[in-house]
Amino acid sequence: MKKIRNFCIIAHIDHGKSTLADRLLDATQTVTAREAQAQLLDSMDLERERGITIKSHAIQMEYKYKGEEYILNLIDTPGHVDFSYEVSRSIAACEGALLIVDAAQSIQAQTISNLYLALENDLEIIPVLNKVDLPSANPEEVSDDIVELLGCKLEDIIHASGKTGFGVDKILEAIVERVPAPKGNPDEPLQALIFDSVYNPFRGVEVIFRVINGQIKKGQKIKFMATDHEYFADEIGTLKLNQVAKQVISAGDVGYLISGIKEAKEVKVGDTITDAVVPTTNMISGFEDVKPMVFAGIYPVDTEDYEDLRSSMEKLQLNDASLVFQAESSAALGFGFRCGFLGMLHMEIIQERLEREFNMTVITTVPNVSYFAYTKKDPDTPMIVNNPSDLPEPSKLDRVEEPYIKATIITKSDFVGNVMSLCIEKRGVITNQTYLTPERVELNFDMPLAEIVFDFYDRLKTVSKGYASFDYHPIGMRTSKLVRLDVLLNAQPVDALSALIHESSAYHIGKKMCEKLKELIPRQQFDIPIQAAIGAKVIARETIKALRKDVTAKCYGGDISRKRKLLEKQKKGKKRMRQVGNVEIPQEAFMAVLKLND
Ligand SMILES: Nc1nc2c(ncn2[C@@H]2O[C@H](COP(=O)(O)OP(=O)(O)OP(=O)(O)O)[C@@H](O)[C@H]2O)c(=O)[nH]1
Repeated sequence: MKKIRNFCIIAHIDHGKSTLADRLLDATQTVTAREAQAQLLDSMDLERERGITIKSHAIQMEYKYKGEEYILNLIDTPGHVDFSYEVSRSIAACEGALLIVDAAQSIQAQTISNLYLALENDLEIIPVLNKVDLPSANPEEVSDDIVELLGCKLEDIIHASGKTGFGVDKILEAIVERVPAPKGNPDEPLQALIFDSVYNPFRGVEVIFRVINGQIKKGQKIKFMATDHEYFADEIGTLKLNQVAKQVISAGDVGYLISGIKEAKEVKVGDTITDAVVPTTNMISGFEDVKPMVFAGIYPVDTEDYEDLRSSMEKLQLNDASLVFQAESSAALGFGFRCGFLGMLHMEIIQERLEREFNMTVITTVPNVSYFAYTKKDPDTPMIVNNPSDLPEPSKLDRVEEPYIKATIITKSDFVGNVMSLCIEKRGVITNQTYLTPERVELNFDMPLAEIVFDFYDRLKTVSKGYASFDYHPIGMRTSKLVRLDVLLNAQPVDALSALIHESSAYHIGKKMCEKLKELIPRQQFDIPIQAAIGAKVIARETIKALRKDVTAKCYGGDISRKRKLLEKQKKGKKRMRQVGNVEIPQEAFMAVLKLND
């Protein structure tokens, strides 16, 4: 066990984690030249295309140092806030962390939030100043920032470049020298932490774990403590580039387990594996169920595709346990599903996978968060509202609570004013302001989560000219004065366009919403009034004027084939439209409320 080192890499998004991980694999010859492929750890196509790490992965390297063989288990972590729970579990499986900081960008919001997570878990931190090859790198200043943040010595910081491979040897040496060997006792009852799972359509779910105490043996009867399910360890092994089957994995080491588990949701990241016969009494602490943060309706464009959509979603859920959905029906859109996502990025990924992998064309409705509604009749029991149209009538409603977050924003001092105005406009309350250096400021706000779902990232980027980074953590539910804003098209309410809005901005948003819909809904053969209403009260109105000309009118001389072509083209253009009453609504219109500032 003395020869094992478990470490992870933590960084702000795009500071070069995956690239540096690839260099470590090269340097330890874990990957042969033939297998070498850029960003090896990002194995999903979508990950590679988007250049982000969606799922965490683990890989074992062998490294010879001062004549001794060491096993280095690298646990890669995702960088986006939507997947922060996975970061925290990966961190819990390690003794040390490489803290990567981009030499041009310096410390950013997720550098700090991930660092705090690592420190809470008592990890040894090895600071790495990455991308020193960049012409815009500013190593002296950024090193000072790191010293300030960590309280470390200047010489503790390793200068490196994932691009050129500079500094990689020093990093490997530091891992052996500075990261403590795992503790734990191989003779105690089995206690292993699940920190990841991977879905394989042929072999079922592969569970990735770290043994804290005891041993896991091939064929052993094991139990997952949180779900209370028992399995046999059909195959266990370590993770190199490919899986290497083993007979035993002992305290301190990282491995995979295959036991015929069919669905990703049976395996919970953070759960403890123990022996079914001689179980440990200690569950590894800190297990929590990941809850979806953002909800939206997903509907087939063609109502006939409903069953296909259901089976596609079920298949997606097999390998993505964080996706939740239930059937719902909308007066406007017919049958579809209300889906819960970890965040906006997760929602986009699911939508894209439905289209690419399952060839589905879907309409997604405005995303919203999950509210608690209390009725006058029963003001003590919260009713969970995941769809704005389920909110009780204003006359029956006692109060509504919405989820709040603590937001951390790091920006340059020049933009503090802009960032503050934006956050205040988004109902944020500033709780702290710290100058990290004379130029860089950390701001903390308590804000409603719903305000981040709506166009926050883009606005933040604009007001800070790109010099702001952002991270958040949920801090619970708070009472808010929220009203349901309904939209009527041609006097018919369209439930899929309803949104819960803070009372103070309802008029303003109602007006903008009508204007935006007027822009987005194509003119049709008749006038279409658009109205925004709160309860029975109409607060804004616009009209889409009727189309006067027949589309085929410009076809001179009655050339029938040309006319047919034009009608055909028109039909194709309709693909992403939904007929609601007698009005055709394009997909963009369902997202109108997100784009009010464009
Ligand atoms: N010049 C230079 N560019 C680098 C270096 N390391 C990474 N990059 C580039 O920086 C970008 C981000 O690198 P990644 O390795 O994908 O960053 P990451 O932190 O893994 O990103 P996430 O997985 O999304 O969190 C890519 O375009 C890399 O090519 C470096 O040392 N020097």
